[in-house]
Amino acid sequence: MKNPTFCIGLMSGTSLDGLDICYVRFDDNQLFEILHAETIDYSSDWRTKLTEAFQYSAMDLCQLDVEFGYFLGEQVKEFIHKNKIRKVDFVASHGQTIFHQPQKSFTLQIGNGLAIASRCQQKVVCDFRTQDVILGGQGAPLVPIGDELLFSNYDACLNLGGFSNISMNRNGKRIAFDICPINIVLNHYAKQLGFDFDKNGERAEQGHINIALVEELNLLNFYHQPFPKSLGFEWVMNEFLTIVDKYDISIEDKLRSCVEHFVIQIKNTFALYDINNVLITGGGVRNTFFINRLGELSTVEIIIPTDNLIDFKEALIFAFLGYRRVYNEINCLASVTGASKDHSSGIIYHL
Ligand SMILES: Nc1ncnc2c1ncn2[C@@H]1O[C@H](COP(=O)(O)OP(=O)(O)OP(=O)(O)O)[C@@H](O)[C@H]1O
Ligand SMILES: CC(=O)N[C@H]1[C@@H]2OC[C@@H](O2)[C@@H](O)[C@@H]1O[C@H](C)C(=O)O
Repeated sequence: MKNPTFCIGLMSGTSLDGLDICYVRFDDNQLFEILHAETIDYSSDWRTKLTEAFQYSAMDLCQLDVEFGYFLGEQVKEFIHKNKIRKVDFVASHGQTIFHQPQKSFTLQIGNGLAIASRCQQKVVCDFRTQDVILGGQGAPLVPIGDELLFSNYDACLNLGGFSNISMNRNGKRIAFDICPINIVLNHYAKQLGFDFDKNGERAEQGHINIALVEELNLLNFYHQPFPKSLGFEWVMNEFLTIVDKYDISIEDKLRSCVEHFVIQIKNTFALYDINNVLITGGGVRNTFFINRLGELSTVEIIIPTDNLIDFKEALIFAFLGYRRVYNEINCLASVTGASKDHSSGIIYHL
């Protein structure tokens, strides 16, 4: 067994609501404890920059990569100070995904590793996805190795973040894939009503289901493809929202129809894989209308963990990916991403 390892995991998800930071101790490959955790809300300035970065010039994007790295490093430094943390073996940072086109062998998470290291004076592990897409994989999802090793007592783990993704062990092998978008779409329409997100699903609840829209969404090609498969922002913009916006219905009806469509996709996935119980995490767990609707349409036992795990499971698992990278152990599973082999991914920076 390795000595206890103390690390800080950073996750900045697609919903862009904030930066999740967690300080965690790993005693070995199964045992962990989250010691401190916090979400740092993005200022509207950061949110705008990160949202618009995909249309920046190459030069502006290079600058933002470093600027965001400095920001992340500062947040780590403050977090260490505030929590009086004495021992940090390394920081593992996911960064912010700006482009993700595995079919063209590239993916980009900004938040420069050296810039982080320079501000917090710690060893940094980042860029976990590039090696996987170069090895022919989808570069996502990467969390399933954590599900396999840290949460093996559930039939499946479902994350309700910007996108929903599921992972499960099938015949001794971990498989995982994105099911459908969730909050990236719900937030988009909530914004048209003047909110950052549809709190507890209240606005969706006021809407009516447009059956034609739900059926058209259910026909999207992605849902009929086999795994491995993953979704990106570009797909949502070019394919998903284009369909929804063809319908001349209220925003509430769009929200309600999207919720129905997402719940149907998740329910179908549970049925297809004979899942009896599922651990659900991610901000979407707080959308009570969504969770209740899922409970109505599916018979699967839904397990909702403690607040720390709902909100910080991904940051915890990126810390775990860093942990395995530092010890040169496999942290990307070919059975999940479709890469040509299992591998240990992530670039390590020291200053
Ligand atoms: N009370 C609530 N009611 C409805 N939705 C909520 C509530 N609280 C959080 N959310 C949703 O959860 C989102 C944040 O979820 P999370 O932090 O899991 O996303 P993420 O990490 O950006 O996603 P990803 O896993 O795709 O990277 C918010 O943007 C919002 O849409
Ligand atoms: C390219 C990218 O950033 N993908 C994210 C995104 O957000 C959710 C889903 O799409 C998942 O595939 C992935 O993140 C999680 C944390 C993962 O890699 O497991």
